[in-house]
Amino acid sequence: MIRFENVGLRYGTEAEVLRDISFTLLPGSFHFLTGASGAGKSSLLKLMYLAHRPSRGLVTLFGRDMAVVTRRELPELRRQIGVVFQDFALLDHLSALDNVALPLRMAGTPEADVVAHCTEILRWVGLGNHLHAKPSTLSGGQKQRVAIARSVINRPRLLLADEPTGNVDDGIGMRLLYLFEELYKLGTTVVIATHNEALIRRFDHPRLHLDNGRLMVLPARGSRVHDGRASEGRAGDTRPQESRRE
Ligand SMILES: Nc1ncnc2c1ncn2[C@@H]1O[C@H](COP(=O)(O)OP(=O)(O)OP(=O)(O)O)[C@@H](O)[C@H]1O
Repeated sequence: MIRFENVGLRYGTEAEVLRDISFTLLPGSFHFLTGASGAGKSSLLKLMYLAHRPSRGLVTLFGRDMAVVTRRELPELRRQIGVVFQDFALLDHLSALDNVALPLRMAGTPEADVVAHCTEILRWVGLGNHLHAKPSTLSGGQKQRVAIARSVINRPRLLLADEPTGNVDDGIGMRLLYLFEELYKLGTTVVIATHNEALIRRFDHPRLHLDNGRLMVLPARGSRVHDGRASEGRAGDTRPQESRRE
């Protein structure tokens, strides 16, 4: 699904914020992405979304080498990815429902289905009373939930979410994680950047952990029980590693 080989990323002439990143995410896997503030989580997600090109190394997505993908091919690739970035990127002139409906309408879904699905998902994220509200009238946490609803509405092949529970209370945070979990069970590959240790403990998926620009892959706690050899990765461990859905 995604393969990084010795990837580095720098902004301008600054030192690399990501260094020698190598890993493979298999289709249908679920990973949390963790690391201190400024560790590079958003940058890594943007590389996966093809919003940034790496300064060096190889990124392969859906079996395609990103170095040779043209600008014209990007929209089609991105249509297969659901994203929740920290700025939400909602369209201000559209209602919550119409924002969520965008991916379905672009895919030509019949209008009656669009309205039914979008209403259902907005109710699930607790916004049943705000279907027709414009983003400017919503709180930060409500906008975030609209963005999340939009990211999952068309069951993307890959879901990337940056701090999706950052602005919501614990109860809503748990509901949102269940939404991602449902998608994962349907076969979507999921990567969630979060600082929320309670959610990480509750859902027990492997972690991609960033430390000082380098990545290590930590197995789910469950797999550590089954596999006594599965050890904490070391900071700076750059060997390609794979995580597989049980
Ligand atoms: N567009 C940019 N231009 C220059 N530097 C950037 C840019 N985006 C991020 N950085 C720098 O890259 C480093 C990693 O930032 P990034 O946002 O990826 O971290 P993060 O782990 O997502 O942090 P947080 O948890 O606070 O959101 C930081 O030092 C940041 O200042």
